[in-house]
Amino acid sequence: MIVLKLGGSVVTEKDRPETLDGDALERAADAIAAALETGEGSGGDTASDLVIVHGGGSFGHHNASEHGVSTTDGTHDASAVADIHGAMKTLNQFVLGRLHARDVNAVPVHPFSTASRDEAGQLEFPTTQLEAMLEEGFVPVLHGDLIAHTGTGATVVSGDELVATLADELEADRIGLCSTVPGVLDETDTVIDEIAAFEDVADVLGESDTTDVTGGMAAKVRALLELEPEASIFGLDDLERFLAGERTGTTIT
Ligand SMILES: Nc1ncnc2c1ncn2[C@@H]1O[C@H](COP(=O)(O)OP(=O)(O)OP(=O)(O)O)[C@@H](O)[C@H]1O
Ligand SMILES: C=C(C)CCOP(=O)(O)O
Repeated sequence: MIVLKLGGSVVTEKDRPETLDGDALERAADAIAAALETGEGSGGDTASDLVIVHGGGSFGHHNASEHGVSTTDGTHDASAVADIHGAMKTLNQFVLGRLHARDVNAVPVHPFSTASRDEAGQLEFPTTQLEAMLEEGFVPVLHGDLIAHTGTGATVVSGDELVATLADELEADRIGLCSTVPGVLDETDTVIDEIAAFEDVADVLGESDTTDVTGGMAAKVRALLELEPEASIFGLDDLERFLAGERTGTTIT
């Protein structure tokens, strides 16, 4: 079981509102289709071993930022929900389209309809539907989204947070975050091979260079350090290698 996040910064032009990076998305879809065909990285198993989550990039963050919505600041305005959630569904359609063109058995899963946060902000994500989809040979494709948040209206859930929760719930063997950088970079822009504690890298971790309401690289590392299995952060050039079971980019242990 692999949980893979396609970063919004990879599949979109993150600094240009609602603009896809078509070439990057095609490359990512090629790598995924190739891995599923050969069963590489999953011990020869089939497509039922992969859950994909994609981020927002230029499709969710700009809308959320315009409406003043983040992971903690919510909205009770249904039109704001429709705008932000709608942008994410549009991107989801693009991702699904590229996967279907390569015969990947991908199906949409919209977190707004299934997940929620309690008053303390804790994410609740029932996974029986995902387990059934995997069992039936589908590749669920989720995305960062808005979700109902008790006492706060609706707040943003990042793809990274979904990956962490799903990896835990579904007992993933491998977790990969494919981003626009080849890994977590140190002060000389060299990829850090392994991270075991947040304090070791806190000084070099920043937010995203572009509009991002969910915390950029620092939030990613924090979320992945909580997990039992190792997780990798790597760039698009390494996606095929990651799916083939190789160690790539930065490993969070
Ligand atoms: N030490 C670091 N190493 C690498 N990237 C860093 C570092 N500090 C900050 N960043 C920023 O983090 C960004 C990656 O996080 P970001 O949240 O934008 O990626 P993503 O998950 O691919 O996109 P999205 O959140 O839209 O899904 C990089 O593009 C870079 O600007
Ligand atoms: C901004 C929204 C709605 C989702 C963001 O998801 P992320 O790009 O994974 O942080």
